[in-house]
Amino acid sequence: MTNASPIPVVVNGAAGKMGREVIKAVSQADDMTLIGAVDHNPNYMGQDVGEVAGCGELEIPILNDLQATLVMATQEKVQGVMVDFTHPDSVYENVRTAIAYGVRPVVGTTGLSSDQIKDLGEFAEKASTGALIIPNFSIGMVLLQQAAIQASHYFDHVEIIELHHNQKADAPSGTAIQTAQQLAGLGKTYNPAKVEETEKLAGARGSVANDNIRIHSVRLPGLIAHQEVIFGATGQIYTLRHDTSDRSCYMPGVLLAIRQVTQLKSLVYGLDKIL
Ligand SMILES: NC(=O)C1=CN([C@@H]2O[C@H](COP(=O)(O)OP(=O)(O)OC[C@H]3O[C@@H](n4cnc5c(N)ncnc54)[C@H](OP(=O)(O)O)[C@@H]3O)[C@@H](O)[C@H]2O)C=CC1
Ligand SMILES: O=C(O)C1=N[C@H](C(=O)O)C[C@H](O)C1
Repeated sequence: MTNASPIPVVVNGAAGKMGREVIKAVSQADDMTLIGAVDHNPNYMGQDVGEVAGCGELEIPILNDLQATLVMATQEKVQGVMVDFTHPDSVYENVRTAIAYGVRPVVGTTGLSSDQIKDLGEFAEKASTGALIIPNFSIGMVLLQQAAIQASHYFDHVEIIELHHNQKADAPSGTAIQTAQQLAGLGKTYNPAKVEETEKLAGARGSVANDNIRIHSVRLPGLIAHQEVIFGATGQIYTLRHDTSDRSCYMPGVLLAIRQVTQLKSLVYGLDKIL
């Protein structure tokens, strides 16, 4: 039993699919206190966030004012955390704003470019503020990626297929980009061409990420989040696959990140770095 003050948490994107899960998880965590919920969807403005998330009244209205909510966080005894599950178009500004207010960001929103991540890292460093950018909060994906890194030492041919629901704004997924980055840097170019290829339809062979790793993106209703990493060599195929069937699978990772970011003084990228 600890006497430490609970971590004040603001959830941005609180009315969304992930935001609702975070509201439930944070409101049930003994060492955290939900102090604010932000979302720009006008349908939920002013509604109690617990009612919207389906976990009962929490007496916290959903507001469309991130800065005012961050100001509330600065008035708490201990430094607050902002969890962001919003949209690729707004996440960069949200994170900069949180850091400017001294509130530590835990970022699940994907779609940040490498330059944006670098810039946020420098901003967090200057402010001596911890920040976490986590493209995938599920332990299963970390394990898949570790197995893929292991396999990359032995296979020269690999392609990634990511499959998501059709409300996803960004492609390829943040997880697929991260996975390609993890497999790169071994000093080899994957998938050396065996023939001269012609794409009869643009995009047929997917997008090309680090070290010539191809990523293919599927978007369909009925899917949640899935990824395959397929290694090939003469006479064999090695397939790694992760399937998400419920967004609650991300919550142990989100809660861990909220706890860990309070111990950081700079930006860290990836769940694997804090396990
Ligand atoms: N890291 C991880 O493990 C995971 C990451 N994600 C990522 O999280 C992000 C959100 O996903 P998901 O919850 O499915 O998306 P949703 O669209 O369901 O939820 C996003 C919510 O944020 C709101 N929103 C959008 N922009 C802003 C803004 N600038 N300020 C405040 N609220 C805003 C949206 O409102 P409106 O609908 O009106 O636009 C919506 O209510 C995506 O980038 C997704 O890829 C998802 C799952 C796991
Ligand atoms: O949009 C989603 O749903 C997901 N987004 C993340 C990504 O882009 O990798 C994580 C997970 O795949 C679910």
